[in-house]
Amino acid sequence: MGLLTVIRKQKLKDKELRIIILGLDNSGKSTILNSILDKPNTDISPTLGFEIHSLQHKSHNLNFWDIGGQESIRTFWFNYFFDKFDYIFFVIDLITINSRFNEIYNEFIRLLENERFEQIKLIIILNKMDLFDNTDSESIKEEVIKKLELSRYLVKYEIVMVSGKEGKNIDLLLDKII
Ligand SMILES: Nc1nc2c(ncn2[C@@H]2O[C@H](COP(=O)(O)OP(=O)(O)OP(=O)(O)O)[C@@H](O)[C@H]2O)c(=O)[nH]1
Ligand SMILES: [Mg+2]
Repeated sequence: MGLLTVIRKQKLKDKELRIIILGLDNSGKSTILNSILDKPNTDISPTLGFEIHSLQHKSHNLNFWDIGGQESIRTFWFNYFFDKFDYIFFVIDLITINSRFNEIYNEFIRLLENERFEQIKLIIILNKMDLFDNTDSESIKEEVIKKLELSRYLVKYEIVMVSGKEGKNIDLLLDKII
C-alpha cells in the first residue's frame, strides 16, 4: 500500500466517531436518536438489544450505538466497551430523576468506575424538558451535577437539556460532539 493511500485511509478513519447511548429504560435514548436522525417518533418501543445508526454530520461519519436500558440488559452494557467509543451519551429522564435516582446513580457510578471509561468523552443529557415546568435550566443542571457527585471524579463532561420528542436542543447536542 502506498503512503498516500495510508494517509487517505487514516484521514477517513479520523472522521469516524462512535457514540454509545446509555441510560435507564424509558429515559428516551431511542427517541433522542430518532430526532438526531430526523426520523418520526411515532412507533417507539423499548430497545431489546442494541441498534446502530449512522449519520453524516459536518463531514464526520457519526455511528450511534443505541443500547437498551432495561435492568436485565444493563449488565451487558459493559460488553460494548470492548470497542472503542469516542463519546458516551448518558441520558437521564428529568421526570423520574428523583423517584429513580438510586438506580440512575448506581449505573452512572458503575460507568465512571469502569477502567475503559477514561478515554471516552461524557455528555450527560437531561431529557423530557418539554414536560418540565422549571425553565431555569442552569440551576437544574447544577443540581444534577451535585446529586451525581461529579466533583468527586476527575472527569470532563458536558451537560445538555433536551426534548427528544420535540427535537428541542438536539442541534446543541450535536454541536457538543463536533
Ligand atoms: N414528553 C416526552 N416524552 C419522551 C421524550 N423522550 C422520550 N419520551 C417518551 O418516553 C418513552 C420512552 O422512550 P424511548 O426512547 O423508548 O426510551 P429508551 O431510553 O430508548 O428506552 P429503552 O430502549 O427501554 O432503554 C416513550 O414513550 C417516549 O415517547 C421527551 O423528550 N419528552
Ligand atoms: Mg430504546
